[in-house]
Amino acid sequence: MKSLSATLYCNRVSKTIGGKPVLNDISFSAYPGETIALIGPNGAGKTTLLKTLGGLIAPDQGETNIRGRIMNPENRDMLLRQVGMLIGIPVFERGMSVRAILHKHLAFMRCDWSPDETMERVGLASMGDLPADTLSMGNRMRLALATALAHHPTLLLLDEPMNGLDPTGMKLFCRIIREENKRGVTAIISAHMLAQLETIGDQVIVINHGSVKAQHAMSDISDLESYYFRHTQD
Ligand SMILES: Nc1ncnc2c1ncn2[C@@H]1O[C@H](COP(=O)(O)OP(=O)(O)OP(=O)(O)O)[C@@H](O)[C@H]1O
Repeated sequence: MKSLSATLYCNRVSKTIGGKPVLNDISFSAYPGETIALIGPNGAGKTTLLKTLGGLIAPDQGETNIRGRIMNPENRDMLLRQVGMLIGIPVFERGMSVRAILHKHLAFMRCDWSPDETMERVGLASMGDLPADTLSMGNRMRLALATALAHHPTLLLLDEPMNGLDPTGMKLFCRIIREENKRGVTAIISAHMLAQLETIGDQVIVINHGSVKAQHAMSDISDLESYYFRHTQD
C-alpha cells in the first residue's frame, strides 16, 4: 500500500546488456520530499538504473511507476515532463547560448516561463549569452542542473551531478536539493561524494554488481564511509 503515495516505485527491475546482467531485481520506493543517495563502486549499475528509471533504456523485467502510473511507451513523454534528468556528461548544441538552451528545453517541456530564475539559481545569471559549449566543465554541469530543474519537475534523477563543481558550487547544489525537497520534490542522486550525500540524503541505497546490497535511513547510519565499505566488500 505504501507504494501508492510514492513519487517513484522501482518494481523488480532487471536489465542485461551485451549478455551481462547489469541490474538484478531492483526494487525501492521514493517518497515526496526525500532524497535517495545511490552509492556503489564504479560499474555497479547506478547510471544504468537511473537511465532505466528515466525511461532512457527499457528494463528486461520489472517496471518504473511514477506517481502511480507504470511507465510505458504510450505515457512515457507525459510522465517525463514530471522528471528532471542529469545523466551522462553534458554536451550542448554548438554555438547555442545558455539562455537559448534553457528556452528550448522549456518549450519542449511546454512551459511558458523564462529561464532567468533558474539561471540565477545555479549561478549562471551573468553567462546567459555565452555559447554553452565554451563553458568550463563545472559551469556546464551547472547548466545541466538548470536543465533538470527549469521545468519544475516532481522527480529529479541526477547522475554524479557534483562532478566538476567547485566547493561553492557543491554547497549551492546541496542547498538547491534541500529547497527542492521542501517543495515536495523527490531526488535520486548517484554520486561518489559521500560527505555531501551525508548532508542531503534521507535514504541510502548501496548498489553493487547490479543488486541492492543495503538500504537504510541516513539518520540510522553513523558514518557513511564505513557503511559504504562494509556493504561493497566482495
Ligand atoms: N551500453 C553498454 N554496453 C555494454 N556494457 C554496458 C553498457 N552500459 C553499461 N554497461 C555495463 O554495465 C555495468 C554498469 O555500468 P554503470 O555505468 O551503470 O555503472 P555505474 O555504477 O554508474 O558506474 P560509475 O560509478 O563508474 O559511473 C558496467 O559493467 C558497464 O560496463
